[in-house]
Amino acid sequence: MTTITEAATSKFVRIQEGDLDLQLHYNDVGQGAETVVMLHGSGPGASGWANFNRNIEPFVNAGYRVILMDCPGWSKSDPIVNTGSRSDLNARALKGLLDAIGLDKVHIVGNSMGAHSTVAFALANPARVGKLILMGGGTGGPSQFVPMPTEGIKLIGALYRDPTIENLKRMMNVFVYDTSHLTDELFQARLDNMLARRDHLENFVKSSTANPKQFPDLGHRLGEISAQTLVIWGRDDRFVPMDVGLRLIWGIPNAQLHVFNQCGHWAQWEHADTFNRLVLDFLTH
Ligand SMILES: O=C(O)/C=C/C(=O)/C=C/C=C(\O)C(=O)O
Repeated sequence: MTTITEAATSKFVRIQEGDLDLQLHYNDVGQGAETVVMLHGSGPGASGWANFNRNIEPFVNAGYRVILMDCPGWSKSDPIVNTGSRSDLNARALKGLLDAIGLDKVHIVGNSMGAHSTVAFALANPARVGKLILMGGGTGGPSQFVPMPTEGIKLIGALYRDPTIENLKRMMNVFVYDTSHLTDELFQARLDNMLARRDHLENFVKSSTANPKQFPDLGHRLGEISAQTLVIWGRDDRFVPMDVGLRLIWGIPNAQLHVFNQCGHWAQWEHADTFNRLVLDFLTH
């Protein structure tokens, strides 16, 4: 079997969706009849490939086509300053991508910002979603238990403003439960990703200054989502607290919640094998 690489699956597309006219980067992997879109989180240096590198191959081997969209303002996608809802912006970008590459209906796995954007996409395009997997996100809005912004979100802000290896380590040490898995190689790769696009870092700071609520509270609209939804959370998530997951299963009628213990904000990476089995089983049944 040939090894799947980022370079071999890397693609660009120009999208025009309303007033949104930009070039997006995505990875297109596998050839299944059903497609799973994976949407990354909002950390500096994040990308579809960086967030989901432990998940792509198992999904492709299970027979799915996997699309990893780099959101506007991340990785190799075009830069943008966003002053409105970033969840809606990403949802519009995804619609533009799906239209451009001729995909009608997809399952979506969203991580943090990617989960907020998945909910926004499902609300705007209900006929285009199969099943939804929301991980460490799904709506902005308050936690009942944890002061907000959380310590993790504050550390992301500090890293965007001052992108040093020290600030990256501070953020990543809060990001995962078991920091012994964070290697020098991983830190370096993430730092390289961040510094390769200083325009993205500066634009994120400009956007957050203009509108600190980039991810609005969609709680009042969750009841409109009819798609079967699997919500996944880390008990030890210090970025988006676990009770946000409880709000999601309270609001979305066909939702269930799986909580990993000993898990921070990166369930798909920290518990990759179980995560992959859980999601593949959910997609099949
Ligand atoms: O502010 C929020 O609600 C969302 C925060 C995130 O999306 C953070 C995500 C971080 C990553 O996934 C990353 O890889 O850095």
